[in-house]
Amino acid sequence: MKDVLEVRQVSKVYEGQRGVHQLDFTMERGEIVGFLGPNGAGKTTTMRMITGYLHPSEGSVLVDGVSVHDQGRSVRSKIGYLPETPPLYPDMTVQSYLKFVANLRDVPARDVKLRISEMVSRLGLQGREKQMVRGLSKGYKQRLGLAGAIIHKPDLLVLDEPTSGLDPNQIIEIRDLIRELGENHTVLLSTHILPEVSTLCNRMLIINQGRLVLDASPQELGSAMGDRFKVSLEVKATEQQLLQVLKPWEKAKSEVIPRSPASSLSSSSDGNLDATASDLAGGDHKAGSVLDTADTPDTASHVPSTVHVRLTGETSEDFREELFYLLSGAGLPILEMKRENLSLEQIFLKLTTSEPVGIEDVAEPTEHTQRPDSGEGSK
Ligand SMILES: Nc1ncnc2c1ncn2[C@@H]1O[C@H](COP(=O)(O)OP(=O)(O)OP(=O)(O)O)[C@@H](O)[C@H]1O
Repeated sequence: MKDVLEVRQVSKVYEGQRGVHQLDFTMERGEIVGFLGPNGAGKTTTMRMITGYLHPSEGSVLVDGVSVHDQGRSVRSKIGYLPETPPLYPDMTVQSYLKFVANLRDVPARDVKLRISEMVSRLGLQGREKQMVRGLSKGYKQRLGLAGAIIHKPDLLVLDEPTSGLDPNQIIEIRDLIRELGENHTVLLSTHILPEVSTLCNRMLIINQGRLVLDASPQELGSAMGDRFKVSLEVKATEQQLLQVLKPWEKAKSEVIPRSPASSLSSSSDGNLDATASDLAGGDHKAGSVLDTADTPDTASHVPSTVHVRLTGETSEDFREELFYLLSGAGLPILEMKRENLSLEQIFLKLTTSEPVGIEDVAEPTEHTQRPDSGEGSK
């Protein structure tokens, strides 16, 4: 599929200060890409270069194969941009503002009326057409800003922190709108709200100190970070029963999670069981020291107890379904299964809390971008 956006080795240096450094990525039609980074990372600088408001110091930006900076106006008609603070005129009405933007964006005169009514209904602005912009709530101003950004039917929509400063209800409404817009547009959106990326985007870019440090889909995050797939689970079984099933399974290594000291004190009174289970478990399994007998006060009666284990996969591949069938086939009910991989928050912190990079590094080759396929180099 043809790329809607190509950002090719783009750098921006502001008077001796780094804006961004050798960014290189593409976006395919229909993608909603989240653009993340701490304050000052370079998100706005990048978005302003993509939308043609700022010239790169090096590199090029192409939209539908055409250079944003060489072909200026004609390419800008393919782009919709909602800056962090939408450029609204307080003394205009909703309708006059949309008419103004439609003219500015070269919407053919015969289409303007229809296009405005489309925008009003699509963005939920019905009944407010005659209202002054200054009287709109922040959420409605954002809707109007979005209407202005898409009134000329752009291929690419660039949204700079579209939910910033909104209350939780407005955030939900604007996210729903963005999701809908994503059905017909390619969307790049910057945000500081990490769960927003998980719920809205099918890909995320993380930028730190002007450099791209991650380019991955939510599903690829684990492998991009070299994170093996991990789950913890509670199974209704004895340690011995469980490890007999898990030991021959090659997908993951298992480790029995020791019970808390308080509960292990009570179960350690029957210490023989522990030794037996660990012996049976065999060398490959780092079995914990204590058999969980929380559900079996009378251990001598051999009523199945519960065991907590942590499984670490050989790769980042999700093995939960296979594990479910493995244990259910062995008649061992899973009482709880919890994924233990790095959260997006943890990944974000890991990638963005490195040592500062000095201005002298600006001229050096780009740092490696974490990619799930190669583990290095941006897309
Ligand atoms: N006009 C400018 N002149 C000089 N330096 C600038 C200018 N605009 C941005 N910068 C610098 O470029 C770097 C990137 O800034 P940018 O605003 O792109 O970051 P950001 O990721 O959008 O930050 P935030 O999340 O705070 O909006 C920062 O160090 C910033 O100080």
